[in-house]
Amino acid sequence: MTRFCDINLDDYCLSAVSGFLPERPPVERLPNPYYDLWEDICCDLPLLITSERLKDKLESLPLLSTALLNTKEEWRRAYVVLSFLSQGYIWNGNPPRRKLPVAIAVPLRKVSEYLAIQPCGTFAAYCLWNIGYSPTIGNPRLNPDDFVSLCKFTDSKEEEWFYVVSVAIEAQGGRLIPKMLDAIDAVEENDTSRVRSFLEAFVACVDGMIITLDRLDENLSREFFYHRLRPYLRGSKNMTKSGLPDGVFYPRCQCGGEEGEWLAHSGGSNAQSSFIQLMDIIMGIEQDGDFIKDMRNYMPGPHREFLELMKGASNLRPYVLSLENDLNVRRLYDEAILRLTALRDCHLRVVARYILIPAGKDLPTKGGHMPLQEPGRGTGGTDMMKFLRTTRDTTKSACCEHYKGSNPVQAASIICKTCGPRPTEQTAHL
Ligand code: HEM
Ligand SMILES: N[C@@H](CC(=O)c1ccccc1NC=O)C(=O)O
Repeated sequence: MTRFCDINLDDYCLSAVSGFLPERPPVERLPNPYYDLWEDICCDLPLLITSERLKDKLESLPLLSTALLNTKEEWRRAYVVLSFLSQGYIWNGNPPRRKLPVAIAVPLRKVSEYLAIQPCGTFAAYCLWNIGYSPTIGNPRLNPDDFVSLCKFTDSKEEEWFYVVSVAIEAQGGRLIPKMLDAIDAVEENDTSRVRSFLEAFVACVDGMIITLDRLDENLSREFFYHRLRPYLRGSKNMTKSGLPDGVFYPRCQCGGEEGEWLAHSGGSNAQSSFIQLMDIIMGIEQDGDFIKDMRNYMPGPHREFLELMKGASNLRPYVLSLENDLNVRRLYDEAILRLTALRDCHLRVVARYILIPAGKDLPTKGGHMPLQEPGRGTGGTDMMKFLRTTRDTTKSACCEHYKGSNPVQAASIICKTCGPRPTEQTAHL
């Protein structure tokens, strides 16, 4: 019988220490000077964007080969750089630019094919592979301050904070992966004490994630997020009203003709975080609809394969349901489910604060961007509040017992600035 804890995580580009984040620090600059042309533009991206000179720079860029990329880390770095340049090129114009320069489109598609990921701005491009590890801080790196972001659209600490908060959440989750694998084995072996210890670790992990999510406002204002950064995170799918009715054209040759493809992609989103989807899979929560599944196509190929493997292996929920008389395990499982519900509840409030409130104010858009004409849509393209409420409610309904009217945040007794104070009667009703 396969023991899941014996899986070689490396086969899935995963680490027992950092999860879906790379264990070794990402390449901060492609070492071969041949790629200086890309790197120099990326380094100057904030200035080229504010001075509106990015277009000319990229349209006169020669087409470089990907043949001189060596390690996996170099391919990832190339992907990050080209994703930022493509997003900058498209959205640093009003209306947005509908055709990518060949010198971006061709290598971006090559590196994306190599990494089995979509050729656009993704969670991997902005977060997973766009981080620097401070050499003074060893593993585990779990706080936003333990990371820096490498590429940025603006010269602002606020943009960096937006990325590193997600990265820290991902890092905290990563450490749970070996325990998740052990829990699958523990269920096979009917070892309830190991199952309980996994569920306790899960609860503690999600508590930490909520506290970190709640730190977004330490260094990120809603005006900056909504008006300065978010326009560059947009996708090209269902964006007719924002000026991209057919998506974006990726030319295949320098002839300037019609050879190439129109491609439409969802924008970057944390829905593309493999760890968050993994939590649902391990807990046996089935999110409805195609969006979450489609987001797997925006993850790096090996991570997507790992999720598929875990989907086939997920056994915790039927096991807990079968333990009809083991109230200890059942309540602990429910506590874990309610923590995940609380995470999604806090996230809903983040979305209200960073999108709904600024969208409601009639502020002039800085930088002359075309306003998003559908303020209710996320960069991923969802009808966001409806979608996010559904994922939260589906999570909560996975509880074994019924908690009538209980507020998941209170049930989870989280100290959360957005969601209110810690209740006095912690989890007494569970
Ligand atoms: C300013 C910060 C953030 C905003 C405005 C925001 C907004 C959104 C929106 C609008 C969606 C809907 C999908 C789409 O159409 O794009 C979404 C999805 C999602 N976001 Fe965020 N998000 C933020 C930060 C985060 C962070 C730090 C996390 C990390 C836990 C996160 C986790 C998720 C998840 C997991 C989903 C998928 C839905 C689900 O699984 O429930 N978001 N986000
Ligand atoms: N879906 C979000 C954006 C978002 O969540 C996101 C976009 C790019 C990289 C990371 C993201 N998520 C959280 O850090 C929005 O609609 O603004």
